[in-house]
Amino acid sequence: MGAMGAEEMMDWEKMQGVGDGTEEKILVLVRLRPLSEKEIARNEVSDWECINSTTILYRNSLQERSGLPTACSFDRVFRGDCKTREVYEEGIKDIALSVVGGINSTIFAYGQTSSGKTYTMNGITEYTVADIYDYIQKHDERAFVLKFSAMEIYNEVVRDLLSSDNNQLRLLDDPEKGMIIEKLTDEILRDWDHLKELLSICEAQRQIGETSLNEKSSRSHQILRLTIESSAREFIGKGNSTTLAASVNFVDLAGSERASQALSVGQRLKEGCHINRSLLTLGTVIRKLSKGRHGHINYRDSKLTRILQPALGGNARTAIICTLSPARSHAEQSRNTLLFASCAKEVSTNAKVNVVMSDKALVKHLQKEVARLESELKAPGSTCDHGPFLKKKDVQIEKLEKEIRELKKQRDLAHSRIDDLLRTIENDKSSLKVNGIQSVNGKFKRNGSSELRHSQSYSSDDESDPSQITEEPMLATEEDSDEVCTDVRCIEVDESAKGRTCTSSRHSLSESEESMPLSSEPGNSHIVEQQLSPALPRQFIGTDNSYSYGALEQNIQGVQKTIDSLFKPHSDESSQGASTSMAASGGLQLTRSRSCRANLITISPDMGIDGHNESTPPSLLEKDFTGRPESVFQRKQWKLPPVIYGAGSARLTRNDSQTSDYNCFMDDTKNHNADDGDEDIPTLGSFVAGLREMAKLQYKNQTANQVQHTEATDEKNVQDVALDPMNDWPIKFEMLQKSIIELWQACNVSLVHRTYFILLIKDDLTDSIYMEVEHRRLSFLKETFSRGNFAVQDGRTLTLASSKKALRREREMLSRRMSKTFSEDERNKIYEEWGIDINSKRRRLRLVHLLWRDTEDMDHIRKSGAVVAKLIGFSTHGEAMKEMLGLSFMPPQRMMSRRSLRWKNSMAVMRSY
Ligand SMILES: Nc1ncnc2c1ncn2[C@@H]1O[C@H](COP(=O)(O)OP(=O)(O)OP(=O)(O)O)[C@@H](O)[C@H]1O
Repeated sequence: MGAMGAEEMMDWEKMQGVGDGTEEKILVLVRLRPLSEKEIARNEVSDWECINSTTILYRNSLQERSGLPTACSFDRVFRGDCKTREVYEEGIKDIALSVVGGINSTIFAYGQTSSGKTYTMNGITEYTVADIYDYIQKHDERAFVLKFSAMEIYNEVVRDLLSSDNNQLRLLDDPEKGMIIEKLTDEILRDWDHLKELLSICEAQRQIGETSLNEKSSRSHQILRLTIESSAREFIGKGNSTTLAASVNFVDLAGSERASQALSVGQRLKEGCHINRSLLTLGTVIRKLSKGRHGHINYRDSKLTRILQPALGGNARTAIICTLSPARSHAEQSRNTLLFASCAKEVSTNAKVNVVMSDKALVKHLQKEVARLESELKAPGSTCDHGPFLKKKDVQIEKLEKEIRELKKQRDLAHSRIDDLLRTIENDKSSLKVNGIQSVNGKFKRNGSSELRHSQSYSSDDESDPSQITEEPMLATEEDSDEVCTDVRCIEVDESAKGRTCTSSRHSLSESEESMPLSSEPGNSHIVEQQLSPALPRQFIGTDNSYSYGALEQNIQGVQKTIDSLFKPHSDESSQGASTSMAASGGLQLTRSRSCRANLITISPDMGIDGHNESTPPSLLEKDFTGRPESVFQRKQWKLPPVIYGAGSARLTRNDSQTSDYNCFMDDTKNHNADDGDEDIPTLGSFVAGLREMAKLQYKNQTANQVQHTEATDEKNVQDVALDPMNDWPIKFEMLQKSIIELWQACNVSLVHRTYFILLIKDDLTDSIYMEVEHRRLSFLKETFSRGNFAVQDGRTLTLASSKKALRREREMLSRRMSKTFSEDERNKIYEEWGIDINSKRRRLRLVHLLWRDTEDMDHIRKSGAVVAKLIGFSTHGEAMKEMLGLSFMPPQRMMSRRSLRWKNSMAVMRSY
């Protein structure tokens, strides 16, 4: 079907001016019936009055007082004494007869049982059919074909009223015709008498039952459908005729009353439920449509609405006759009917003239259409369909834009790192000299032994200045007892502390600890840290020791070039080229280069060597990194190696082969743990296990990288030999050592862990692997914290705040061990050595807060380590310890070791306590 051609437009349509696709409201009529004999017998009174042709009034004084509306207006209202003919002529006829002009139409009767629906629809159907035949008679220039079908929906089952079998009809969705009713009889009408005959069959077939209100109540929804097809006789047989085809539906709905009101029981009650389901859906559809066609309209919720969908807001002209009983006893149902009518009159439909073309006419029409399209294609600026091409381009553009965003982020990060590095170099040239390191042509060289500073300095940004502890109000007068350590949560007023009342020293300590910035103050170690940051290219942190600023700058320029090239119009190929060239240049960590990622990943014990280039700790900037193979990244949760400890840290069991190894170095740790309940003391076993695991992975990765590297170029190999790590290791070790100490402090790493590390890992070349992985791990952790992110470690979430809290708890735990670990003389000696008045309050707490504070003073670090080692009952027994613990990691090419005297001497200091 399609739009009707001008030549086919019929007189009727020209006169009515409808069917042009414009919206038209549903016509809503209200018809009152007279009081029935039964109602009169019951002395029922009529409360309804049609005060004019469009307004119906409810005249019950009681109802008026209830505030309910009493007057309603519709397209037309009919009094009880009006004839059906009048209803038909003054409203329905126009719509019903649209069918002869190729426009679908539907006439509904809606109302409660016994209100006169069937009475009205019988008359309407008869008058319409009569007029149609009359029309046909008057228009013999056209050939008409009339078809009739009838169905009922009973208990949500569709039945064919013209078929003797009782089969249920299926509703099917046809891609061309829309919804069709399968196997519905479509009888071609011979004449008017034939139709009358069929109507009587329908009446006989329809489900009729008796209710308390209607002896012959229609229990089903009945739809009679008359389809009219017409063609101009002059074109018939010439192959180019067009046909108008449309249907008119006469719908006699079942009663809209509630089942209870019809005093229904048993079968009637079941019918009522189904009837109401269809009517409920009809009401919902009408209500939704009355508010505009927004959102989903639930036509499919009932057979009735599905079949009548075109009549409800679709391609049809629609009229609804709402029938009312005037009796006071039916007032509520009558009001419900009027409510439905009020909604219905807001619903619009969109009727069109339906034209069916013959095959020949269709071919002719299509040929015309092809010619039109061809001329459009040939014409300059043609509007041919570039859809697929444009879509592909859109995808490409989106991909490139995403890449540009990513590269911009990386560029900015690289710029900021360069700026930091330059600033640091500028600010700290003098410091470098003090520490025996100077920068020569962009490379850092060690210049003799560094001088160790003994002075304890506390930056205002550092952890709490322990000196402040003496100024805190004190509660206890004795040396910090366990109680005192517990009571630090609330310290009473000290008279000397003016203006201070009860406060929490825990809070004070916490505050001061938390004031420590993550970004290090400019200093020597900062240079090291910047150089060794995992965010820098591999050559800055890798084993080749090439700390070249120029190389970094080159990389930045490479990235910039790539970005610039991306901003130019380019094809997919150029984009790929840009990515490739960037990777080839060595890449920054946050680029698509995998080499840097490989370095980082090896520090994770959770990932096999195979995964070394698949994932990187998900930093803020990288989490949307498109170049990362998503499967592995999504599959594996990034975890830090288990080298920062807490309550959840793993302990080796007696079954573990390592147990006996490390227990021999723990003097009284177990006892301490049992006595004090210090479950937070990290075990040496888990420390060793984590370190070994990381080292293994790191070594495998380094080996893999070296193999690749060796195969790359011979020339490069020569250069690598010149930069033999054995030659550069002492310099690198010192830088790493200082940086690690800084990072421990910045990341609030456990003091026990620091102590284990500093006692076990020395400047032996065989330890370089541990130094490197520890440095990378800490750099990543610091970066993670500085971005406000968290890391996952041993299944626990680690944040800056949680690490501070853990460190504070550890210090408190260590303070509680003072009395048990050291004799009074030993304690006094330590207090003196650490500059703490032996009579001062909370001296134990003050001591532990001094430990590991001064990151620049190696003597302080060693002494701190010694105190902590004693407190946790850890003592070393000679150089063979590492071998016994299985920590000796000796890559074949590094068998020859070089040792630093300073680092080795630390052992002697530690044994002094
Ligand atoms: N306008 C009217 N004038 C005279 N009698 C009427 C009128 N409307 C209905 N009646 C009579 O009222 C009775 C009930 O009418 P009808 O069967 O049409 O109601 P209904 O709404 O179809 O009921 P149901 O839903 O139970 O089928 C019938 O006897 C019918 O002849």
